[in-house]
Amino acid sequence: MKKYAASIEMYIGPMFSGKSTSLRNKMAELMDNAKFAEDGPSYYRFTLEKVESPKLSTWQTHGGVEIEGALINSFSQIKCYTKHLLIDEIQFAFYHCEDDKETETEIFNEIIEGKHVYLAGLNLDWKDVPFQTTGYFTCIADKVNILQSRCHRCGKPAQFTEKITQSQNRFDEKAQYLPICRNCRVQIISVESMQQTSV
Ligand SMILES: Nc1ncnc2c1ncn2[C@@H]1O[C@H](COP(=O)(O)OP(=O)(O)O)[C@@H](O)[C@H]1O
Ligand SMILES: Cc1cn([C@H]2C[C@H](O)[C@@H](COP(=O)(O)O)O2)c(=O)[nH]c1=O
Repeated sequence: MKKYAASIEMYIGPMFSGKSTSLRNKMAELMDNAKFAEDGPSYYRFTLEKVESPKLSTWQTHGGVEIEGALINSFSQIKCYTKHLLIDEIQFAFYHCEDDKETETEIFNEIIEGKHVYLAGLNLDWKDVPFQTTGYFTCIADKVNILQSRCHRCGKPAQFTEKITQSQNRFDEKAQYLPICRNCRVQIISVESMQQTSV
């Protein structure tokens, strides 16, 4: 029989929109309200880097706030004994097991059974192609928080992410990125296409 979470809340948006900060704030709130250890939160973060087992780490949000948790490659690496499970970088969830998404989804369903789950994921890649994984979890969530950042060119609300470094890879944790709004994106694309036609 299929298993279900008690609830799923999702935070989606471009880079710098506050997804990790929202999870960090949720974690602090849950810790404050926890009477027993099992009431508290467990925090995991998907990474492209290969990790054989959950790797305890501390990292920073783009605003410089520290978060502690474990880096993972697969849902099978999650050992969650608490009622609340928080997972960041959900867009990378199937990266290491592309060939067997079905099994990975079954493992996810096992892990989340009866838990309150909070997921954060990137909406689009730097070419504006949606991350299917983020889309899937958004569809099964009870609540979806759509976040925006500030465009690095004009300061208006931004829902896209621009890649600053030259690599062409879709998946790249090392490249540099900045948030960008629709207007500025359109301007850049039309300048690029004018340059291409004049060559
Ligand atoms: N252009 C920007 N727009 C919005 N926030 C920015 C920008 N540049 C830096 N920040 C900082 O990034 C923080 C959000 O970081 P973070 O939670 O890590 O975002 P995400 O997980 O969505 O990439 C903001 O609170 C702010 O301090
Ligand atoms: C746009 C884009 C981003 N990435 C990577 C870069 C970061 O490691 C994460 C996003 O982190 P954040 O918490 O949203 O700041 O994704 C990528 O691999 N490909 C892309 O196109």
